[in-house]
Amino acid sequence: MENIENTKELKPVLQLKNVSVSYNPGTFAVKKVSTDIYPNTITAIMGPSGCGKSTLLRAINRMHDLYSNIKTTGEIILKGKDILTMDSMEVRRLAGMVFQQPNPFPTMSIYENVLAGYKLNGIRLSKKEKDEIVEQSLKSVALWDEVKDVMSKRGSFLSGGQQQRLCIARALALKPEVLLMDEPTSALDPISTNKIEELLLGLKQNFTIIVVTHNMSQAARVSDNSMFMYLGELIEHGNTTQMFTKPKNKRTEEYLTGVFG
Ligand SMILES: Nc1ncnc2c1ncn2[C@@H]1O[C@H](COP(=O)(O)OP(=O)(O)OP(=O)(O)O)[C@@H](O)[C@H]1O
Repeated sequence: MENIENTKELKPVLQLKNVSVSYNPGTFAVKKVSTDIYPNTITAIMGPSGCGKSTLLRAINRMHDLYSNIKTTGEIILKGKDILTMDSMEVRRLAGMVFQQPNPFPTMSIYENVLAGYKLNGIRLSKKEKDEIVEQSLKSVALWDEVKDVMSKRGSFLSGGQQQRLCIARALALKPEVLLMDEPTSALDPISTNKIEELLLGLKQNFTIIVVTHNMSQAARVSDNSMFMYLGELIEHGNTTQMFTKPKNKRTEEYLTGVFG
């Protein structure tokens, strides 16, 4: 893993140590994944359907806790603390999640959607603090100018691409250490996709981003590092340009050249 892009400091923001996830006893969707993620980088997780990408991403913010049959083992160290032993609300604040389908809360206004994480965490804010967080979060996803005059409208009033930017703003409002994105553009048209990709490149100045994608050209366009998974295992993790031009593992090469997918 010596070629992982590490843009600012040497200390990883997130460390996965022997992380395994099983949905049923004796079978593992993610098998002993160990790796480091560095701050202010974008990491793409790639691999064929069913290889465990989403399962791994969901383990990082403890979404599997919601189901008693799912077992996660190993260590997931975020900013020095094991998230598997942290308060789950705290984990979800530190590791924000954006899904494939934009999912603003349908009964909330645009303004309330941005602040939803604070409400769920029971964090009280003054009107001034709320206004500042909403403005800053919406500006960081380039949505402020489009919605500032319709803030009390419901999130569902927006286009699909705008809704996805609202969902990113909602995650960023909590100032997470890591932003986890599960195929965030696969439900969007090319223009909205392009907007989100541009956004990610700007957001990495302040955040660390991990994005699951089936779209190899998207991985090549936006990511610093790429992880290639196969049958639950992390096969290769390295600098994206290097992986795309000189993959170290034969399976990675076969996937990238379309032998399977
Ligand atoms: N809720 C679940 N219950 C049981 N098995 C599951 C569940 N979710 C996923 N799996 C299984 O775990 C494995 C990994 O699935 P996962 O969705 O993480 O893969 P993926 O690489 O993200 O796939 P895709 O690219 O198709 O989204 C697959 O064998 C899948 O069938």
